[in-house]
Amino acid sequence: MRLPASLVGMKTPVVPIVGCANGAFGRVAGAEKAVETMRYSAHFRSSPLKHFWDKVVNEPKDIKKGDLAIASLAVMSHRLAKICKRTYQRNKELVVIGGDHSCAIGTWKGVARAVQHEGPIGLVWLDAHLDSHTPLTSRSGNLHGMPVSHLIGDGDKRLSEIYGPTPTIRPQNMALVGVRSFEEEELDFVTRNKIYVFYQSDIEKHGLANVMERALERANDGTVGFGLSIDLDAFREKDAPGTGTPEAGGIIAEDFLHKLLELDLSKLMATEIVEFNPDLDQDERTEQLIGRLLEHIYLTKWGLKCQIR
Ligand SMILES: NC(=[NH2+])NCCC[C@H](N)C(=O)O
Repeated sequence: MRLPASLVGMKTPVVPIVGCANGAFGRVAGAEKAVETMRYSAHFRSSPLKHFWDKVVNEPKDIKKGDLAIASLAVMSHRLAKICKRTYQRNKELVVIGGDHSCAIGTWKGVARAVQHEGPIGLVWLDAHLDSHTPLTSRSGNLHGMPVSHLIGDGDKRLSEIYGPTPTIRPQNMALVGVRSFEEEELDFVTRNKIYVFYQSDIEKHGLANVMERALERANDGTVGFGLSIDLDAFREKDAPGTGTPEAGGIIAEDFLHKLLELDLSKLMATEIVEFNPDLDQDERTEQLIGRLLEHIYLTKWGLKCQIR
């Protein structure tokens, strides 16, 4: 879809949103409702950030756990990647609202493919978890715990090799931020592959601004640009209660919003926000946080901070 006629010629940029309504690859169902909730969110509709909903991808029906789930995720990821590539190429901006975090496989493949002739892309990954299992190491079998490994070209080929060159992201351009829960096999995986991890303890020691700057340095090193993949469970549970796998501690949302304003986001290509489960939200806190995150990110990127409420 092209920009609706009413938006063409407007002075401030408009960000296109792609929805990915998936939840069956996570621990609890419900993240598939995030797209619908955000689409009709009164808060987000009146946001100073101008946006339009471009396309929505749905997960295949009747997904079964285990091997069949890989085949279903491969189908969904391929569709999402294709749409993300096209939306990015047309608009030079992209926001993806998930979905459980398994949608990252498709999102970032699409963005990487859109610029594959210019060079690689980097990725800053905000998350309480390492999400670095492969189907062989995962104890839960939940694919939302495995996107990082597939993005760097490991795991099941049906997922890592969809729609374009592998790896989607080079390990040296990937930085995980806010991690505080993982299993031993995942730690092995990130160590072996030299993926940079900033734990929650690093944030507490060095400060969020310092950690985010270092994460951006890695994502920008020798790349065309970078992406931001935000799992809402990176934040404290009281700031983002509407997520399926909360962990104690976490990033203070206000602190993050504030620090965003100071970052150089000029090379940001796309933002993905995942793991919002509206059934678990309290007082629409998570819903509102999503809107505020996007406002802070894009109005900073475009130098329009004055419009932030
Ligand atoms: N995207 C997420 N919320 N991931 C949580 C993963 C939790 C756990 N490590 C698992 O593999 O099951």
